[in-house]
Amino acid sequence: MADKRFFVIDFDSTFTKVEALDILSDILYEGTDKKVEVGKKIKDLTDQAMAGELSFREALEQRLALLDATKKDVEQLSGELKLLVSESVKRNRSFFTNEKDNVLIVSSGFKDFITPVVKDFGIKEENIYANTFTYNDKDEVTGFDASNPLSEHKGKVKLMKELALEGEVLVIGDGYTDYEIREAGLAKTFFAFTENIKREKVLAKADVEANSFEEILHSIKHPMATSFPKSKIKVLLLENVHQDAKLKLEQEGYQVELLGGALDEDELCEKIKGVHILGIRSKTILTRKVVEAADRLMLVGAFCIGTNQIDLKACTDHGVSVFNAPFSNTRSVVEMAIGEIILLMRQIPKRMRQMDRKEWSKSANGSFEVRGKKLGIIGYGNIGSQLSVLAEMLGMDVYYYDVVEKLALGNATKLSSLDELLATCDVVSLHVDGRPSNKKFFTGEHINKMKKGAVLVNLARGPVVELDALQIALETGHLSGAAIDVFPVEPKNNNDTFDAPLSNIDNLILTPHIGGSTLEAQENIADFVPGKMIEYVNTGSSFNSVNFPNVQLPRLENGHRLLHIHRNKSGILAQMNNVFAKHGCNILGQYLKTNEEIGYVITDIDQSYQPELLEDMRAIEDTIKFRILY
Ligand SMILES: NC(=O)c1ccc[n+]([C@@H]2O[C@H](COP(=O)([O-])OP(=O)(O)OC[C@H]3O[C@@H](n4cnc5c(N)ncnc54)[C@H](O)[C@@H]3O)[C@@H](O)[C@H]2O)c1
Ligand SMILES: O=C(O)CC[C@@H](O)C(=O)O
Repeated sequence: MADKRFFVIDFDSTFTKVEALDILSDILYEGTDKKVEVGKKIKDLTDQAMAGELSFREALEQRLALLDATKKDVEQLSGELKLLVSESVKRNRSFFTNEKDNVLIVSSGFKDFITPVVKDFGIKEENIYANTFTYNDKDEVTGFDASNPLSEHKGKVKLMKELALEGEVLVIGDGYTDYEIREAGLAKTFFAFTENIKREKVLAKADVEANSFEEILHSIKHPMATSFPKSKIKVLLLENVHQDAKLKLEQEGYQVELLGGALDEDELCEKIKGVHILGIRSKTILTRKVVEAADRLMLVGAFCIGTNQIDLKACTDHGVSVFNAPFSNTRSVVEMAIGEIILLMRQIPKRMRQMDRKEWSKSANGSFEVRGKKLGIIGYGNIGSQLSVLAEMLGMDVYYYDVVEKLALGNATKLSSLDELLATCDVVSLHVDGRPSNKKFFTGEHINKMKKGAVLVNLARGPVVELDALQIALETGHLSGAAIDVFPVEPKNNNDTFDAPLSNIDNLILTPHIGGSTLEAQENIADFVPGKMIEYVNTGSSFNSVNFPNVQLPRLENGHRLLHIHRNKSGILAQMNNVFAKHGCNILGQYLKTNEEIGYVITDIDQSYQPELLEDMRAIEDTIKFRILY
C-alpha cells in the first residue's frame, strides 16, 4: 500500500474556475441593487479566508448569513458550476476517470453543489469530502452541519488526520487551507494551482506552482502526462488572425500572444525567442535568419493558403513543420473573382469614378453580360477549379490552362497552351500559386496576346503580373479593365500607407489583398490551422504539412511515442532500431516517411525503458529534432 499515490484536490478556484459562493450570490441577487454590494462582501471574506487572514469558520458563517438561498438555488448553482470547470481539468477528464480510486475532493465548500459537478468526471461519491447545508422544511438553507471538521478552522488538516491515508499524498489547491495540509506533514507535495487565481501568500508556501493540471502530471511524471506541459507552450500569432484561433489554442492550455500586424525580420528575430508555435498570414516574411534565431520553434501555421512568404527549406532544415489552410478561404476568393468579373464587364468601376467626377454617363457602350463570354482560368487548382464551376453556373464558357494535368470540371475545356487561352478568352483570371518561378510569370508579352478589350483579374500573388505592362495595356485600351487584389510589395499592416502601382485608369478595381478576407473564411482558418497545430503537438501527426513527409497517426495509448526528425540519409532507421535493441525496448508500432530532405520516424514503445535510450536516440548522427510524447 505504501506506494499508493493520492491526489487531494480542492474544489473552488481549482476544480472549477470560480468560488461557488460568489456565483450563488450572483444567482440570488441578479438584477437587484444588492448584487454588487453582497458580491463584494462575499469575495472579500473568501479572499481573507483563502489567504489565511480570517478563520475559516468565521468566514463561512459570515458568508452564509449574506445568502438567503434555497435548495433550488443550490441546484441552479451546480448547473452553472458544471459550465465553469477549469479548462485543464476538462482537458484531463480521462485522468480523473483512470485515477478515480485515488482522487479525493477535499473542500470547505458544500457537497450539495460539488457532488453533481465532480461525479461527471468519474470521481467517487465516497471520495468527496465537503460541508453540507442544513435546510428547513421550506427547503431554505439555514446553515451548515457544524459537526463536519471541514467547517472548522484548519478543518482540512483535521479531516486528513482522520483519513490517515497510507501512501504519497499530493495536495492541489489555490488556498492557504490546502497548504496547511502539507504544513501539518500530511502531504508530500503542495501544488499551488494558479490557473484561475494566483494568491501570492499561498504561492510563497508552494512546493510547486502549477498553472494547469498538465504541469502537475508532468512534474510527477504521471503516465498520462503530456511530454511537455501545455501551459509552457508559447504561441505567437501575428497579423490579426481571427480571435477564435487564440481561444482555441488557449483552451488547449498554451500561452498565446496575438499581435495586430506583421513584424519585420529584425523584430521577428527578437520576438521569436522562446516561441514554440508561430502563426502568420501573408505579410510576415519568414526568412532563414528568423528560423535560425528561433530557439524553440517546432511548427509554423500559415493562416492562409499561400506559403511563398515562408522559407520552407529553412524550416525543413531545422525540423520545423509548416501547416497552412489549403481551402478555408477558397470560396471567398472565388466569390470575389465572380463579382469583379461582372463589375468589369459592365464597366461599373468606370461608371462609379464618373459619378465621383459628377459625370452622368448612362450608356451601354462597352458593357456586356458575362453569359456566353469566355473565361480563361490560369492555374486550375482549388480556387481555379471552383471558379470554373460557379462561372459555368452564370453561363460562361470556361477554358483553363495548368502546368499539371487537371480534371476538367463540368463543361470546362482544358487548353494545352497558354497562348491559346489568351487568344480565346474575354476574361483572364490568374490563380497560380506563388512558387518562385511564377515571379513575373505573366509578362507584357502575355498581356499583349490577350484579346483586345479583354479584362484581367489577379487574385493570386502580387509578383506574378508585370504591372508596368498592365498599366500600358489599360491606358492604350488594349485591355478594357482589370482587378488587382495582390501587389509585389504590400504594407505590413493597416496603419502603413500604400502607393498603388497602377493609377489613372477608370475601369480598374484595386483592393488590399482581401480575396480571402471574409468572416467565414477567417473563422474557418481559425478552426483549421490551430487544429493542425494541436494535432501535431499531441500526436506528432504531420498530415497536411506543407514541408514534412505526411504521416497521419493515431492518438497514443499506453505507451511513449518517440518522434525523430533527421536528415534523409541512409541507415538512420537501422541505427534507431539498434538503439531500441540495445536497450531491450519493446516496439509497439513504427511509422516512417521521408521526403527529399528529411526523414520522420515515429516509434511507439512500452512505457518502461532506460532513460539512456533517449540520450542514444538524440546522439544519432543527422538528428534534427527529437521529442517524446507520453
Ligand atoms: N487574394 C487572396 O486573398 C488570396 C486568397 C487565397 C489564395 N490566394 C492565392 O491564390 C492562388 C491559388 O490558390 P489555390 O488554393 O487555388 O492554389 P492551388 O495550389 O490549389 O492551385 C494552384 C494551381 O496553379 C497551377 N500553376 C502553378 N504555376 C502555374 C503556371 N505557371 N501556369 C499554370 N498553372 C500553374 C498549379 O499546378 C495548381 O494547379 C495562390 O497563389 C494563393 O496564394 C489569394
Ligand atoms: O489573409 C491573408 O493574409 C492571405 C490571403 C491569401 O493570400 C492566402 O494565401 O490565403
